[in-house]
Amino acid sequence: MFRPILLCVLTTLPQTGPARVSEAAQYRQQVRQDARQELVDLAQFIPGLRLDIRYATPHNLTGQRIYPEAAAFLRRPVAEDLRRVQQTLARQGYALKIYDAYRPYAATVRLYEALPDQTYAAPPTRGSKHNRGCSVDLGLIDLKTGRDVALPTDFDAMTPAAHSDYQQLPAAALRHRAILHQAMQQHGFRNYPAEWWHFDHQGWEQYPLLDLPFSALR
Ligand SMILES: C[C@@H](N)C(=O)N[C@H](C)C(=O)O
Ligand SMILES: [Zn+2]
Repeated sequence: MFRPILLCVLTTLPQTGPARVSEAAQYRQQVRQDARQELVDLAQFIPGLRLDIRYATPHNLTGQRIYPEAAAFLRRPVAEDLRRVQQTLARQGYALKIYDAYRPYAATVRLYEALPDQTYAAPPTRGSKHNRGCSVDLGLIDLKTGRDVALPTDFDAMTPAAHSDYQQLPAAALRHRAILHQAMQQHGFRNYPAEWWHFDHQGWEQYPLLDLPFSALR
């Protein structure tokens, strides 16, 4: 008998943490006003892209499945630049493999609970550039073999070898890291120095944090 009142109270409680878009209708309104805000489905937008979305599996730092489905979205200008990266890499015999892209804010909260270290996981007080649809985690595939190439570490290996200036690595890992970083930098992305696989797109400040599931973006 008290449930409707309780529901009313819960839905009118103010959000804690940073301001973020958590209503699909608000996101759609923002896209109508500014087409750059659209989160684009990378699997459809970038030919030859491989997805290995680790937070949709237990193979990530939490050991748990965080996402209910494997999907990769980025804001439209970010996706356009990533498509250019894919074209640049194809001329060198490589393709991109995506580990993570847009990440709902709720997932950032879970990751920080599992790894409360600001070097490796954005704190919920600030939110992640992944929550803005402006960061992407990725590696490389060899187009001839269709297999992963040697890179410094696995995704989300939070060790010194993950740092982008780490040098005690096999020559092939150093070479592939340099190829990836050069192509990303050429098209407007900046690497995060503690994680060789993480890149932020220039202009990320122009996009709000979001807390919408992938299913709300289609
Ligand atoms: C948790 C890790 N994959 C990651 O994305 N780290 C950066 C710093 C982030 O949380 O934005
Ligand atoms: Zn990342």
